[in-house]
Amino acid sequence: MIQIHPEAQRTEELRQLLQQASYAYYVLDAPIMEDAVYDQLYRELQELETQHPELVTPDSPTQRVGERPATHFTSVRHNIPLYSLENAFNIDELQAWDQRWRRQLPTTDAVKYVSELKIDGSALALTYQDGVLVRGATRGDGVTGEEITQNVRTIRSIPLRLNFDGIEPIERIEVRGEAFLPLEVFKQINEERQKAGEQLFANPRNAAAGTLRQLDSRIVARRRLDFFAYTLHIPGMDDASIANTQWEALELLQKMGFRVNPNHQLCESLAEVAEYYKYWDTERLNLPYMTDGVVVKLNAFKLQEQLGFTQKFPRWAVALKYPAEEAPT
Ligand SMILES: NC(=O)c1cnc(N)c2cc(Br)sc12
Repeated sequence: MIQIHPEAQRTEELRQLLQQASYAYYVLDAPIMEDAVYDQLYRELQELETQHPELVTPDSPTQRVGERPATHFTSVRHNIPLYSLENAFNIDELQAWDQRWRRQLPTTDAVKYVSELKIDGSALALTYQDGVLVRGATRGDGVTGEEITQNVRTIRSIPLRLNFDGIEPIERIEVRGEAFLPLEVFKQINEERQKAGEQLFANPRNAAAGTLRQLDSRIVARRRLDFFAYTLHIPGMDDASIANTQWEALELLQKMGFRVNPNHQLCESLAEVAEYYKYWDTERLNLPYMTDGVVVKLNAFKLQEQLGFTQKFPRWAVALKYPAEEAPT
């Protein structure tokens, strides 16, 4: 007779409830329960886990914030290097990019582009094993970054466990995205630093990068970083194994529980990309986070694979930048 711990059922039920509530609040921005109810259920789970430590699981909502500060960060190699993007500073340079890849790969097929807002934050590489977050790392030089898993776990919009409902479970997944500080949080942090006589962060990007490199994850947890996922890879398999296009990949990321920037757009032509770029040049100033451009990608993974990379950049994407602007004070 297998002894089922009587509280095991209740802790699992609480974990599910709290994870659903956290996902709804931080990823969908659509709360499903009152904060007071969340806090009460969280306390009940904490008490059960304190009484029965053997019932604690790594994906429990109580395990997001570590108790002990790290002494240092270890260097880790990215299984799949994080690429950086070639810049284009206006529509002419966007067209030049388009001509370049078409010279490389002449095609008469209709080509679709995905336009995504370029988030002005700090890139993160997340690794999930059997659906559980096992590593979070900074971009570093693209090949080697710093292991900051404990800090990444405090970002509430990053799932500790992926949702495979309706999806063929995938054993190992690498997800890339941008950690960022919402403008309101950036201003609050600088006000606190001003009061404490500490040096202010120059802009939200530096504030996000500086926060991610805090040794004490309790400080990171208080700073309310957020995260938009934008790429997923399956180590050892080509990306087309689980999605055929960037558009499908973004949908898959959302299904698995990630926050994906809602303003991505499928463009049937470069003219549509130019329209998107023009629209968001002004509209982005109403967003609660900093952006510094538009990332334009060829939608079809088959095209991406055929084009590959130069020494430094993917040939199938470009960062269409906006003129630099001062960070908000
Ligand atoms: N949506 C995207 O692909 C995206 C958004 N924001 C960024 N800062 C970056 C950087 C790279 Br490299 S891709 C990308």
